[in-house]
Amino acid sequence: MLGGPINGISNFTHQFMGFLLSGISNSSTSIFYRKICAVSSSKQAGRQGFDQFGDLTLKAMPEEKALTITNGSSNKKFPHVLTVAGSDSGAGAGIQADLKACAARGVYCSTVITAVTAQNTLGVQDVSILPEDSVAEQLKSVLSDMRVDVVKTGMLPSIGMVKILHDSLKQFPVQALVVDPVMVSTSGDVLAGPSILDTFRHDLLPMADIVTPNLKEASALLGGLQLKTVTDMRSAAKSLHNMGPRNVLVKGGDLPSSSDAIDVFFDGKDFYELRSTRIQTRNTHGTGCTLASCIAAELAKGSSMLSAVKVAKRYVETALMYSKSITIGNGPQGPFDHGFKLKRNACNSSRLPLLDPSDLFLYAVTDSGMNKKWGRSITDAVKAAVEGGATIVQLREKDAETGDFLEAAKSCLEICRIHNVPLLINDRIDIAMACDADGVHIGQSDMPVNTARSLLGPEKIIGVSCKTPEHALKAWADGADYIGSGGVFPTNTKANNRTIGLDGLKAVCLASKLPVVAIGGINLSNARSVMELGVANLEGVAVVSALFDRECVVTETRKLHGLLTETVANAGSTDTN
Ligand SMILES: Cc1ncc(COP(=O)(O)OP(=O)(O)O)c(N)n1
Ligand SMILES: Cc1nc(C(=O)O)sc1CCOP(=O)(O)O
Ligand SMILES: [Mg+2]
Repeated sequence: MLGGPINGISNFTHQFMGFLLSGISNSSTSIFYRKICAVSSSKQAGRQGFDQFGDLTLKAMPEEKALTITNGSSNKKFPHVLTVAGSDSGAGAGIQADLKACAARGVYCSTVITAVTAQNTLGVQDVSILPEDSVAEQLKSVLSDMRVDVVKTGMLPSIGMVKILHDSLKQFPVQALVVDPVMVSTSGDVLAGPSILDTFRHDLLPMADIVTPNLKEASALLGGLQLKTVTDMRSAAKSLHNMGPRNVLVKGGDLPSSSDAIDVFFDGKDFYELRSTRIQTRNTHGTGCTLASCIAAELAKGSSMLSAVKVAKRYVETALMYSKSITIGNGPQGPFDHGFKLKRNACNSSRLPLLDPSDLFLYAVTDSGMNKKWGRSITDAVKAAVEGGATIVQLREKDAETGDFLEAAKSCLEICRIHNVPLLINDRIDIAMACDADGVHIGQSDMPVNTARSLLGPEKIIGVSCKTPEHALKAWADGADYIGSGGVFPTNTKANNRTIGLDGLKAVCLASKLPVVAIGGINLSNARSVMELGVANLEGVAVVSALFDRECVVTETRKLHGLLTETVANAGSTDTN
């Protein structure tokens, strides 16, 4: 049983709260993107006692207009998440985790407190559930005035509270609802009785855009169904989706015999297996709340659902990695540091540059010597490559002065942003940080991936060069996003480069859980042989001289793009036949 004795509340409530609190690290959160219907008549709003806020007209208006009016004189939008959850005195989970996660992601967070708990790393010592009227008043105060973008729910300890939340959201529409279906303890106890499960199913899930249960919560919602494999998680996600949420994230943190943490995301059409490294640490208290809040925060910033989930997973993984050795409290499950080294990255809400593997299709890598030889600036070279169809660009300016490199990077970034092409910086993490590039490419003897990640934060792309299967496994474990593998063929561009050949490339791909781009001596005459290697995670080719040691960069890029497209199309038609 979780926690110690709790004064003044029933045993059932004790169990429920113990689960809510101690089990929170594995609990999930749900996101809700669907617009909730506005109250259609001012009469109805008045009946429910909100007329003193003077927003009766507002509720009958289209939402965009309603938001403008609600926001009063300010027209600068600041993303805002409202969390409806319990307070954790130890501040690892609950309201406190939600506040810290939102702050770390650069989003304002308001709070509706459903319960006040006394707890620490040893367990739960006391729980006081707030009166339902108080929860209703808090909801009314915030939602009627503060222009909330996303509501995220955590501990909802009574049927009445779920119903109050349901009614409040109908009255005060928000962009998205993230529901954390906190229902089952880490020890497996079903702590919410059948009646609250029913309320979750019937009142909350149909409103949610995403529900993110852990295995035990998913099982409880599905009437005790056993979930032991990724296949089970997929069918659970589908069944939960049938209950109404637009998206489902089933978290597999408790899945036995898996070295990675595998979550299954289902959007009603496609399944995605989202993997992250399992971090060995006691400091996991609050990961469920944090993941949910982080998803809510990214949604509030305007992210798509899948991107929000990916960023949230990466954020939690990175936070755990950097907090794995901290010691707070003497108990078995400690909190982690939400702040770690992300602060400088938190407010970058403009782009979520998580790598789409297809970005690696035609990867242009610049070379200052070649640009000088042909009398072009770095910016002109990049512009031409992007216009010719390069899908990602790396500035590899080995000879550039720092100041010049930074200025060039800034103007290349402008070009790449216009075309929605990621721009990475070779070796120089400082330049990448200074110009807010989308990421870096680093080699085996450059800065370690872990260190680069701590400097760049979870949103940036990190590519790493790998010549062997061992390199490939390490790249994954260290948290890289993709692998550059070569030299596939001999090259004059990189001195003393070891050629690994097509066989070496294939071995790296087969050992890799990451997408791979081939590099080294690739040009129009041999690119086909690379793309025909027949390994699923080989996404494209990276080239320097075939584009930049040529008179017309646009033309060469177009030709190579055409050849790659044709090769992939032919491979596709061969597969089908
Ligand atoms: C896509 C890609 N793959 C490999 C490399 C090589 O990086 P590294 O090993 O660090 O060597 P340098 O490029 O720094 O000389 C790359 N740049 N890009
Ligand atoms: C930068 C680089 N890295 C390599 C590796 O094997 O990791 S080969 C290489 C140079 C690639 O240039 P080109 O396309 O002109 O051969
Ligand atoms: Mg390097």
